[in-house]
Amino acid sequence: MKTIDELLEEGVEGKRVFVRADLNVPLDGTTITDDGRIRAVVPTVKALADAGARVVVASHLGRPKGAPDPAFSLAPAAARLGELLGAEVAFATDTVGESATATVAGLGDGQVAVIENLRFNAGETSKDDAERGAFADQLAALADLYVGDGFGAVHRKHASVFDLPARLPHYAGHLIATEVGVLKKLTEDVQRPYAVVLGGSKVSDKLGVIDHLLEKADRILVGGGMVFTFLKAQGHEVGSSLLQEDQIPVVQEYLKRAEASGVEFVLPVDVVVAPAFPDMKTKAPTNPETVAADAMPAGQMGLDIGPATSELYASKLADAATVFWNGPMGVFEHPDYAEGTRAVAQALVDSPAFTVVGGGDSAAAVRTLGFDENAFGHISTGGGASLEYLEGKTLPGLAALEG
Ligand SMILES: Nc1ncnc2c1ncn2[C@@H]1O[C@H](COP(=O)(O)OP(=O)(O)O)[C@@H](O)[C@H]1O
Ligand SMILES: O=C(OP(=O)(O)O)[C@H](O)COP(=O)(O)O
Repeated sequence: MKTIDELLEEGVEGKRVFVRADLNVPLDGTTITDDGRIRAVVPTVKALADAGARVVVASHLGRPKGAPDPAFSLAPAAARLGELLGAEVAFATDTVGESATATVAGLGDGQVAVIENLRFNAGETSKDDAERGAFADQLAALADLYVGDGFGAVHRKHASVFDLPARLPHYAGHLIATEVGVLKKLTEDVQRPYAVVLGGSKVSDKLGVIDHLLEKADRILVGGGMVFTFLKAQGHEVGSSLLQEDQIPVVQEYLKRAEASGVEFVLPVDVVVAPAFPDMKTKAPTNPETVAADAMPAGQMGLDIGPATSELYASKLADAATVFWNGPMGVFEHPDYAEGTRAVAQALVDSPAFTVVGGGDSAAAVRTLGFDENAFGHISTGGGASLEYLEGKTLPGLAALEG
């Protein structure tokens, strides 16, 4: 893999450099609630701009449906990038249309532009190679060189991640180099006991990783939206909680394998429930209730792990030598459902283990709950990406940079 250092040595003055970043930050309306992913790409963007490149930064944000949707605009992220760089950052209101073409043409040496959310174009995420390729051709027209630095998206076979680098001379940015360096250690030389904590809401994406973790980890602790497929698989009521019904047989097989292989598989003993998902706009107080995990009332929704589970998980992390954590334990963005996530973060801080926190929301959670980033071994910008890396899978965005 050629790195940005080699590119800088070759010289980039006057060159248009496309930087595929992951600026998929959490937003409250148009307010960025955690800018970690933007800060993470600043070293790459700054190095290129300082060397006289004309930098075109691109990313996805959220999961819009292949068409423009103002709720997912990258404009707030572009503004924040400008603040962090201490320089003006131009913003194109489309991805490959008139605005993008004119904005890039208007860049001087050392200047930076952000183009609008790549997922406003259906070609970005298409499963059809030709459709993705056509969009990648349009993106390629905007630049002379490609730098991949969106670690959080390298597990996606998307046009800007996979197809575009095949069309331009390509290099890995500083963030990707750092992330891969740390995660590599977890695949090669992991200190035991090795505990993995899994949570979050991208359940279908992340259940599969357990298949691999059963071979690698000593303990697997489950929280967040992932819990309820397991509880249901054990025959318990889960009310209106997040559920991946089609994965129940798979999950049953995981539980059996864990038992046979001696991997400690730990599920919540209590959960915090409410009749409905909380109002995330007002964050108005709700009436949460803690119930035993095997006695959830019908019609209730599980929104956090309970206090007994927090204590249990803290004890399971206290003597680990390595901990990898992806996915919040509950809907931490609402104060009524943040305690489980806070407890796990605290347990990582208190543990002497080498701790890695991965994922956009997990990283945001530890910071917005007031933890010091330096209290963790590594905070990765990628959740799904780091999990798939640990699985040993070929990640399209890394393979494309190697090719
Ligand atoms: N029990 C739950 N029900 C619904 N959503 C949940 C639950 N627990 C956690 N979440 C949500 O999961 C989201 C983060 O999930 P995910 O994207 O998988 O994590 P990451 O970005 O760290 O990889 C958060 O927005 C949080 O509110
Ligand atoms: O937030 C992300 O991943 P993560 O939640 O696994 O950390 C990345 O920006 C990828 O987004 P996607 O899962 O919509 O492709």
